[in-house]
Amino acid sequence: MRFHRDPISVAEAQRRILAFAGKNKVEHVPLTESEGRRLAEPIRATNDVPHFPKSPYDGFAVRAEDTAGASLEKPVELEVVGAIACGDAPDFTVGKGQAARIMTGAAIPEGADCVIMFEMTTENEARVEKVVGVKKEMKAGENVIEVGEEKKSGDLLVEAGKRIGPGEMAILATFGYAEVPVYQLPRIGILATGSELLMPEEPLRYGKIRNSNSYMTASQVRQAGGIPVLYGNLQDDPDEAVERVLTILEETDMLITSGGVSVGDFDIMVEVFKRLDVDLLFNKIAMRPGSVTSAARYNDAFIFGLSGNPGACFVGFELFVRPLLQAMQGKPETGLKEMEAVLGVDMKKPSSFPRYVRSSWKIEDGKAVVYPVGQDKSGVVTNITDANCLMCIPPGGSGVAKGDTVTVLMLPYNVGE
Ligand SMILES: Nc1nc2c(c(=O)[nH]1)N[C@H]1C(S)=C(S)[C@@H](COP(=O)(O)OP(=O)(O)OC[C@H]3O[C@@H](n4cnc5c(N)ncnc54)[C@H](O)[C@@H]3O)O[C@H]1N2
Ligand code: MOO
Ligand SMILES: [Mg+2]
Repeated sequence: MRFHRDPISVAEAQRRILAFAGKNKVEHVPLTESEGRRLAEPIRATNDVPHFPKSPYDGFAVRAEDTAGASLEKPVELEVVGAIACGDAPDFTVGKGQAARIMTGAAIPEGADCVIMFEMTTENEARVEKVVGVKKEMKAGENVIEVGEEKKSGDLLVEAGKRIGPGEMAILATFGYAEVPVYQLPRIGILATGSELLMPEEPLRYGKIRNSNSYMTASQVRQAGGIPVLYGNLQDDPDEAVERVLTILEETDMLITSGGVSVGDFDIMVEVFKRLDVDLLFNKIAMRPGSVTSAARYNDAFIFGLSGNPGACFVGFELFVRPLLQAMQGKPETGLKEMEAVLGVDMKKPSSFPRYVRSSWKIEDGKAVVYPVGQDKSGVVTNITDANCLMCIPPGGSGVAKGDTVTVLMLPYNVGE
């Protein structure tokens, strides 16, 4: 007996998955190892920035009132009473008629209320020792970075769930987060089913092909913030498959298989689901490619049965596994980002299911224009390399025409490098 297969929509399939998505445990990792992880807590400023008034220039810290009437022709002379380097805590006061040498980033001394750049003093002509001529009238506060001017202590800087990149690294270091609270990375077991499969290092034999899905999926997992664990290839043998699935689920948080989910004689994943008596979430989705994509819960763990066809396997991951991995790592909005683009060619193939076509968008004459990357067949493996989006073609009618506006789901691959 076969499982009954009723197609559900992509949105409903995503909803069924996310209904079980719990956030991963939190761990603290050293700052240098936090790159690419998702923050488990919002990051707030732990101090004002800056926390002392500082100079943005190399120059002299002076009192604005002392510069009244100063000009290029008639510099006002001030007595130089000290020098402040970056990192110094000045222990003297700038009094009436006085100035202090000050460097970019150094603390403004007591008494001074502005900074005049070296270029606007006689320092520019010859290095001064005891007396400097100021060539410009200054205002109080001019060229002074005030306490808290950039951020105030307690300000929210980064929301929880954000992935740590260069900007977040700079913030974490600035505010003393030597240890960073992040979500644990989910460990994802990857298993390819199919007696035809060879390892990459094996020579080709007639009728056989090399397993590409596992390596493609591992890359998708890694880029979505998971740790892929490769479990090799499995013969189309249900007894062995059940055993392997159980072992993998003991060692990982989730299993992704590819192949064997359709209606063929050797499509063993259907049998595996039956024998394990899983809680089936879905086994048929109204979409192309990947309509046979299946998902189940087994003792609080997810099993994804992605299609064997590489194009369908790729799309199945992006639409169903990615949102789950994002939710587990606290990302508030899950799924691929959408945008509108103009279709660059006719796509006249009618389909009763919505299609998610591996495509590439680029800007032409100021507009986003999208093209399929090549043959839109789910068995094609060699054009995924060119895809930076999935073009969504609604079902029915006679497809879409060049110039029509379509929704595209942006992939995080092949962009900007
Ligand atoms: N009678 C029907 N036949 C098929 C249907 C259907 O509805 N009725 N659906 C078709 C669709 S659509 C898809 S998609 C595939 C799904 O097939 P399976 O998920 O069962 O995958 P397999 O049969 O194991 O393999 C399909 C294809 O993919 C190649 N493959 C498998 N694993 C890998 C791998 N790890 N790396 C690279 N390539 C792989 C395999 O050799 C086959 O060529 O079913 C259609 N049939
Ligand atoms: O469900 Mo399939 O991926 O269209 O060949
Ligand atoms: Mg099959």
